[in-house]
Amino acid sequence: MSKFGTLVMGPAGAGKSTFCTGLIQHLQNNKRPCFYVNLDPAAEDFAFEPDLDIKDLISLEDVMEEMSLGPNGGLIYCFEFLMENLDFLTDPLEEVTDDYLIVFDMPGQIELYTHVPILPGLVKTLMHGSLNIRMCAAYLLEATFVVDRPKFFSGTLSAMSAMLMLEMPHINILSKMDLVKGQVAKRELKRFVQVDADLIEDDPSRRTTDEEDNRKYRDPATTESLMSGSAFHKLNKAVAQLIDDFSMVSYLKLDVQDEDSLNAILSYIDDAIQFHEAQEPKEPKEMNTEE
Ligand SMILES: Nc1nc2c(ncn2[C@@H]2O[C@H](COP(=O)(O)OP(=O)(O)OP(=O)(O)O)[C@@H](O)[C@H]2O)c(=O)[nH]1
Repeated sequence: MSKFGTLVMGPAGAGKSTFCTGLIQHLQNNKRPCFYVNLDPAAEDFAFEPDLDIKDLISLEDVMEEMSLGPNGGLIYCFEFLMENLDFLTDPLEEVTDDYLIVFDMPGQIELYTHVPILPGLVKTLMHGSLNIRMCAAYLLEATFVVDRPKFFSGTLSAMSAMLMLEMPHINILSKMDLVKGQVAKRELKRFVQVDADLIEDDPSRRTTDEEDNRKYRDPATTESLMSGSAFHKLNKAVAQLIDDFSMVSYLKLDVQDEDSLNAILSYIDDAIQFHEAQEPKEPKEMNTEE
């Protein structure tokens, strides 16, 4: 048997800690043991005290003060420090038995999921080192993003960026579903859950027509011509179409107050982990060298 874990990621304020709290409560209600790891060196006020807290190793506040770094530079420093002191993480995790789900609560700085190469190293340690934890990423995006369609697609690209960077089983989650109100919004949501490229095309908030855009784009005299030109709309459309064509991203809906929603997400996490386990390459057979 292997250990199991989920890495809870997403932009700042997406609801990661609230989801971790809901998930832990749900696991407790169902008598499933859980090991809660906080990897956000700036996090405070936990509903459940973490079993392991990066702040016992290093805190963002201290780093910013002592190293005169800003919040983003400070966070990178904290993770580099963690990578140099991996025993802090790996020793307690070695002790966790196979029946536990290990929940990793991650920071919200988006660069961690897009281009800073620290997380892939961390994931490698967790999944492929002696710990051999079977992992699933849970990437949260706020459901309220759906009111701004380019923002939604841009958030979706950040989810894809995490998928590309981490190369691990991955589920995407629309959080804060309780904030999506009204029948129309709920009906529309289907097109975001199974990402539909036409959302960009029939965006009601688009103020200019293509014709107006084209005129502006051809006029080199204004910055606006570049910022709102149809070239950008075409780019948005092409990116949305790419996501749609390859069915690369779909979302699960999360309402932390709703046990069924938590249960469904937990099932997906379990399935993703097991699917990954089933896909693991087998040990290569010994070659017959006699022939
Ligand atoms: N209405 C509503 N609010 C939520 C929900 N989840 C989180 N929030 C609120 O959103 C804010 C951010 O939630 P957190 O859980 O701290 O988000 P986070 O992603 O951990 O934030 P960072 O660690 O700062 O990146 C808080 O004010 C929460 O109360 C939800 O499902 N519904």
